[in-house]
Amino acid sequence: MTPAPLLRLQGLGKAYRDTPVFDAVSLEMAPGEVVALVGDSGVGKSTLLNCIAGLDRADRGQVEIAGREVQSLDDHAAALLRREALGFVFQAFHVLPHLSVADNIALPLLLLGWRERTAIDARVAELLAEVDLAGLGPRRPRELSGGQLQRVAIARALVHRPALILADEPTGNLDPRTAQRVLDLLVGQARRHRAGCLIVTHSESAAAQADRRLRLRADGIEALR
Ligand SMILES: Nc1ncnc2c1ncn2[C@@H]1O[C@H](COP(=O)(O)OP(=O)(O)OP(=O)(O)O)[C@@H](O)[C@H]1O
Repeated sequence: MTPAPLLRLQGLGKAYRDTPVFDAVSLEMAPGEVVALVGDSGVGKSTLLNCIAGLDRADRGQVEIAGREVQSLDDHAAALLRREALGFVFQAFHVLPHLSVADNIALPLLLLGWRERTAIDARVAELLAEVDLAGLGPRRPRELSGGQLQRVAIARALVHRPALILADEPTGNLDPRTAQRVLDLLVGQARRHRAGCLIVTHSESAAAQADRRLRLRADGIEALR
């Protein structure tokens, strides 16, 4: 038996009031696959990621994560599945300013019910080292550079070993050199942990690192290359 796709979208459609955004979006991602999603500004890339992440709701179609159809689960079960299976990296980092870097990275573990401080600290230290921020755990986010903040966001997206990372223009706010470094790290870490990674990007070099490139259009998704 072939394993279930990590992510399967079937006939997904979304409109805001009378404004159609996208329709007939179908996609399958295999475990460990890195996929770049490109498309014109305003076509709905962020909205699509938000619909997968449960931050927004599609009007039509199905979202299946790790073989489980999200809409058929009650809200609690869907939230739990997403907490376990997904990590999210946003363009604007979305770190919480009043928490230390280490506590920001620990958040997904706490949400999953981890309570043992030593285990949490050990996992956070491991991730800090992997994203090259060892020793910066006690700092506040305002004491970090943009590139460092995005690495905190990547560590937070990976700390609970999710099967799928959703990254929405993760290098959009960074200078080209830092962007490349952050991207290498994101793709490298995703591959190392065998996590699937769906990256929305306008960057050609980002798209070139992916296993597949897809373009979102108003009437569906097209394969590129
Ligand atoms: N909460 C909302 N209410 C109404 N319309 C919205 C909302 N969020 C997004 N839109 C509209 O939906 C469309 C898709 O937006 P989205 O941000 O998903 O596009 P995008 O492809 O990610 O764009 P970009 O590449 O510029 O970031 C746009 O026309 C946008 O104005």
